[in-house]
Amino acid sequence: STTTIGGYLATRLEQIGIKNHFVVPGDYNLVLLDKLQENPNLDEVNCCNELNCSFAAEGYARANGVAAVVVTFSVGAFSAFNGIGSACGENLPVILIAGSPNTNDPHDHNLLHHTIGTYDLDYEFEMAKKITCAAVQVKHAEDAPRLIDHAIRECLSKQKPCYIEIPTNMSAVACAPPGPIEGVLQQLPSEENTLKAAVDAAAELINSRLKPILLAGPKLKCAGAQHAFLRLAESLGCAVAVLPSAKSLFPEDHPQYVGVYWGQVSTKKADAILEWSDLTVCAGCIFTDYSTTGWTSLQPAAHRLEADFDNVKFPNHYYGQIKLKDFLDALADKVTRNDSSMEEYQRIRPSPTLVQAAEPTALINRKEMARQIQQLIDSNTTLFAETGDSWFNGILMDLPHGAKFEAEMMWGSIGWSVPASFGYSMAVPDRKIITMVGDGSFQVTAQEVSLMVRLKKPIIIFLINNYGYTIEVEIHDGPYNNIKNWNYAALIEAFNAGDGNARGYQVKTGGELAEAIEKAKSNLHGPTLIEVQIHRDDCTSELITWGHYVALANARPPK
Ligand SMILES: C/C(NCc1cnc(C)nc1N)=C(/S)[C@H](O)COP(=O)(O)OP(=O)(O)O
Ligand SMILES: [Mg+2]
Repeated sequence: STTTIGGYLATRLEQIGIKNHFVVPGDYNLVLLDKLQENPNLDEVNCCNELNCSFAAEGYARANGVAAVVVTFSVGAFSAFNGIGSACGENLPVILIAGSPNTNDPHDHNLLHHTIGTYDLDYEFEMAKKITCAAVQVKHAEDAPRLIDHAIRECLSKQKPCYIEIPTNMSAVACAPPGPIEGVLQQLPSEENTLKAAVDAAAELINSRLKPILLAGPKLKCAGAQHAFLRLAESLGCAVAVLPSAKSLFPEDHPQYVGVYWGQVSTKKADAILEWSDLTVCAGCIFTDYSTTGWTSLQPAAHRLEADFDNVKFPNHYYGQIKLKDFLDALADKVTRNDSSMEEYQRIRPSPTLVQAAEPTALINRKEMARQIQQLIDSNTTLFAETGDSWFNGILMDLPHGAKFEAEMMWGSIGWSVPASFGYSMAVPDRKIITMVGDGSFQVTAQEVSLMVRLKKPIIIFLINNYGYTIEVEIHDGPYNNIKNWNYAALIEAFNAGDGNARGYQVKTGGELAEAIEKAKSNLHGPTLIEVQIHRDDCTSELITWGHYVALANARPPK
């Protein structure tokens, strides 16, 4: 039997666990969209534009492990490149599928619509190569199975986005049917001699130190190494801190959890205990200017063992071709228990700060808003924190067992959280989702709330209206940080257009906020946007401190 190239791709998407693919149609991808829809186990989800489409797929991949977005040539792909950049920086396997011009056009020397007006139609493919781990153009039917399988295999094994370009006249062309999916899923295992050498050397280093500590990084997730990390933590018995981009990858109710390590803006004195230790075992960590508060909190290499996605390094040692999960699992069986950093932490652990409820009639402020959001988080909640002071409000939240936290701390493209939380909700419909997003970010992707309306997603959106770009104000202020205010709550009615269940509230006091939250809890058939209006400078003290150091890092004179 044979299948079509579009049918082949649809089967592969289904086999790797995709149920929803995110699309914006265009004449270069319509036949392909038909082929995907013909697969009974795939359902397309329309987005308002390709920026939101790529962010929705990125969010879907955070919950589902892999996602696909289908766009049209150039005008679609160029917007989608933003979300693919995010997937690349955030280590998420998102498959970007682009419909492209008819294969005859280059030979016929035709100029085409949706292009930059050149005869060379490979520019998109060339650009995609820069932001994916594999990019293919399916120009001949006999090559289709090999190219599609290659792109998907690389995407899954490297946990990075890939690019598959399918000309409009190829989607319905016959090709060989897909072979067993195992041929696509197969991955290179850890090389066992290297793994053993790495574990022996690392165990010797850790056992030789007086007060080691563990630091969880974001790649624990794409490496599937969270459980192995927990095992290592429990066999070592030491204090465990997480990077801000790894919040919720280690349970915050765990007795060994000591907080988010973010330099001077760490939580629960995690920075003190980490500075006290004489070895930081970093697992899946990514150290950037933002995650080190302008490079002010990077441990010296002599005090760091870095176990990464597929390699381990520490002073005078490097081991490649070993998987993080295997390394942490084997190390858990070799380390000697040493809880000295936990003992010390018990001496310096700060007592929990109980925030008093504000007077219900008092003007709402950030502190009261955060206090009320904290009460909303339960074991089934995923909290999305948009780039902005929402990062800091989010990091400061305490997560009960099972609660999850999503932020885009590498890519940091404002507007991500609205489509991303929508896409995430498509993968895990039973999860409770709370999105904290600033006014500036919301203005970038607001229209995706209409898809939450269409698919009846009861996402609770806290729209923090501080009348501008407050992060930028704290880093470096100027007239450009002031934005035009919207009536955000009224916008929701526009998205309902008479047949939706979304609700929008503007709150000015703590009492009004509490009421709006109660209404949000009972709105199960659509999103609820709660616009919290606070003073322009009413931000976390952490943002002010962090902004100062990041601004210094940005201002370093050229060498
Ligand atoms: C403009 C920008 N960053 C620069 C930027 C510009 N463009 C894109 C796509 N992404 C970016 N991060 C940022 S963080 C704003 O302060 C966000 O404002 P808002 O959403 O209102 O949040 P806060 O007020 O809490 O900062
Ligand atoms: Mg703002």
